[in-house]
Amino acid sequence: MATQLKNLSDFSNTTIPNAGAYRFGIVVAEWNAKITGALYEGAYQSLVDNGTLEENIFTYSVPGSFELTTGADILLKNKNLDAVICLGCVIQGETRHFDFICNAVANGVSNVSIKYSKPVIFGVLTTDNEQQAEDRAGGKHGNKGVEAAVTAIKMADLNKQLHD
Ligand SMILES: Nc1c(NC[C@H](O)[C@H](O)[C@H](O)CO)[nH]c(=O)[nH]c1=O
Ligand SMILES: CC(=O)[C@@H](O)COP(=O)(O)O
Repeated sequence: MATQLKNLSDFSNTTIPNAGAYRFGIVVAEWNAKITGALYEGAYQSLVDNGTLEENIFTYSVPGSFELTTGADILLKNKNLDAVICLGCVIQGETRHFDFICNAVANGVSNVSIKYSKPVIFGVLTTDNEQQAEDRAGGKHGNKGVEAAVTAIKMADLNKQLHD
């Protein structure tokens, strides 16, 4: 598979805008906390490494990935933010519950982004097993949290360029 051949968080060949002017929300699901914690560390450090002031990063947790949509909505309703990053990890179980959560949060995150005309980033791992999740949360396939942070910076910058 193509995924096996690349680090999904390799941004060495892309230009990342300076994020010094931007304010970011991060909503983190508590389910699979070891994984989501690693995603969060990657996202937070990436924001800071690209110029975000630590006082401009607003972090909140929610019980599970299904609640990420509501968490992003609450943040955008109550705080002046340039983008929100949603971090979660959904691992396939024995039933179709996985499908319903993944579809709900993917669609929900998109809907909240459109509702507020603000970037809401889908930083949610949806994996068959824990190993796949570990590989994408700081393992051999990079860190989806880093990818989500870079995406948030780029989209916040795009929004600012076209808004001004
Ligand atoms: N199984 C996983 C869940 N399940 C919980 C849901 O996200 C939700 O909190 C519950 O259905 C109540 O609304 N959440 C994850 O983030 N990851 C999972 O693997
Ligand atoms: C993916 C999930 O929702 C997790 O709770 C596993 O659920 P189940 O084994 O009941 O499908």
